[in-house]
Amino acid sequence: DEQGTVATAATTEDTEWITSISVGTPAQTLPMDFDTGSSDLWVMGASTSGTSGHTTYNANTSTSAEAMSGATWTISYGDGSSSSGDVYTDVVTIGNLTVSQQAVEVATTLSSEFTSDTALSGLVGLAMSSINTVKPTAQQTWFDNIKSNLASPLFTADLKHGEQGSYNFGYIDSSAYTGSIYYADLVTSSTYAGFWSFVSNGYSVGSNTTTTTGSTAVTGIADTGTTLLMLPDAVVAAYYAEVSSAVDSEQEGGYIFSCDATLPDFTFNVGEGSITVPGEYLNFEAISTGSSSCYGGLQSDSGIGISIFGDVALKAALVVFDSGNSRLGWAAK
Ligand SMILES: O=C(CNCCc1c[nH]c2ccccc12)Nc1scc(-c2ccccc2)c1C(=O)NCc1ccccc1
Repeated sequence: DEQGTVATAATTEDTEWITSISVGTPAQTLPMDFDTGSSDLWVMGASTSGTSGHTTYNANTSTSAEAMSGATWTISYGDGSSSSGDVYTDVVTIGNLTVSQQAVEVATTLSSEFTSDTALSGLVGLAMSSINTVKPTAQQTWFDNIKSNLASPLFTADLKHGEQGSYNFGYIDSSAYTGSIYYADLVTSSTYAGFWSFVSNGYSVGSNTTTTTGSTAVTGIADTGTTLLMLPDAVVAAYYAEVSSAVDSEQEGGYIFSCDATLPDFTFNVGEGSITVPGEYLNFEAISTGSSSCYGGLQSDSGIGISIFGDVALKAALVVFDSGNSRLGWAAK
């Protein structure tokens, strides 16, 4: 009945959280982005072009690495980034928890979003194994491989605004949240199959003074790999209606506003409760260095087809990814 915890640290502007894992024998330590919005564990390879400045994985120096002959993978994301390559199995330890034959997907091609992001060596996919991209045989995520050894078949994400957070496996740290954990069952419809998906049946904008509430039901995913909170147009418009300087900028590809604007909180319902994202989390960053216009942390999901509760929302909560009960839990902290 194992349990494990691993620290995670935010990069500048809370764009991503980096967590170290160990791969191979002897252990190679790799800074990775834990991603509950995808299901491939992939790493930059020592011989991959464009990886100068990155820590990379070298299967040739790991005595426990084995090539998975004939296996390949390829993945692309909504920002146009992509990666692809071949597959090994090797020992992967996260926290103090070890999977001995984890599929480790080694990138041989990488788009510029990744070659330019020297903070990370790859991603640890923590969504469902059903959307793993390895062919001819989809591979299990690290969590699915370790799950049966855990005290409870769940993990939690505790991302924090501009400071170190943590991922826990197999247990819920009762000191990591306040009040109750509000649960919502995973959505099983095909669009959301494979993701940590839930329905939020209402929202409100602002704190106790002026609050506008909406009954729009939002079906979205809890996605540590996506930076922003991306919701339906109607919800986003209702939010920025409360920000006098806000405009939906074609040029910037989303809502911008004056950097000195006081932003209202955004509250969304989960199960019997709700989670409030403080207004300050919804000012993502200046549109360019020194600009007095800032880009919103809440943007429209139009064109995606699903809503995404990314890091901007996740860092306001302790989030429980409860595989055993096929549900998602949210608690204030
Ligand atoms: O892929 C993930 C989680 N891994 C991201 C890893 C990653 C992608 N660049 C990275 C760069 C650095 C580190 C990790 C990543 N989530 C999902 S579910 C549906 C979509 C989607 C589908 C179609 C259209 C739009 C979104 C995405 C998506 O593309 N998010 C990223 C994004 C979403 C919007 C805008 C930008 C990025």
